[in-house]
Amino acid sequence: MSQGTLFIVSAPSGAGKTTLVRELIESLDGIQVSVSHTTRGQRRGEVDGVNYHFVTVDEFEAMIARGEFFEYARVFDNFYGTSRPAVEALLEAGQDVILEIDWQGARQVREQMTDAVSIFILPPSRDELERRLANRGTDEHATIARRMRDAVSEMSHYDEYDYLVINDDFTTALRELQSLVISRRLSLARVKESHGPLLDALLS
Ligand SMILES: Nc1nc2c(ncn2[C@@H]2O[C@H](COP(=O)(O)OP(=O)(O)O)[C@@H](O)[C@H]2O)c(=O)[nH]1
Ligand SMILES: Nc1ncnc2c1ncn2[C@@H]1O[C@H](COP(=O)(O)OP(=O)(O)O)[C@@H](O)[C@H]1O
Repeated sequence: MSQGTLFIVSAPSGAGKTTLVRELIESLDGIQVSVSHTTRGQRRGEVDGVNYHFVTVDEFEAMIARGEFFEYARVFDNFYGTSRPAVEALLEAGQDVILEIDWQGARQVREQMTDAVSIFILPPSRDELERRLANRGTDEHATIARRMRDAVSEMSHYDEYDYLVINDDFTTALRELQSLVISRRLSLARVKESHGPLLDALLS
């Protein structure tokens, strides 16, 4: 079986990354999102083990010490990290895997996996980003102000990514993400891996 592809998706908080990725994995077979570990508090409606694995700082540091993270970073005063064994198992099972991580994590992943595909999602404007953060209704006013400041620094890294998707109209952005996943699956290397016998038979 061929290895899955690793997709890195980054965006400033509120750009719509989580909503887009959720729809993307519902709309295509063979693709999953990696569930990160975080020391951030659980938001209303979030489920432990589904949205994140919520852990204490002590537990997170123990995982760092045991070398269990593929990448990790401090974002908005909290730690976030991707479990190495979980991601490797999915890729080896032939699943495409999405990492929803920040630019610091993206750098660490690119260093270890040069064929990862990285995508940056941008909002159509700063005003719209702030509206989306406020409308989501999950964060305090002060948290939103902090996230708006940090959004600009996150967005300043867009040119380290392979692809840019502007999430203005949701359906258009979703279609663009689907196209990126599908075009990767149709690349010469992937089709040779997944359809070797068919290619041999055609030429025999
Ligand atoms: N490096 C890294 N960043 C992560 C990980 N999980 C989430 N993040 C990033 O942490 C930031 C904050 O995420 P979150 O608290 O869920 O807020 P939200 O983006 O506003 O929904 C986002 O930029 C995420 O991309 C991870 O496992 N590793
Ligand atoms: N294209 C869009 N147009 C309008 N609202 C959107 C769009 N995409 C996402 N949203 C909304 O914006 C808010 C933030 O989206 P979310 O997925 O939580 O962002 P992120 O994970 O990037 O922080 C949510 O309320 C979501 O429903």
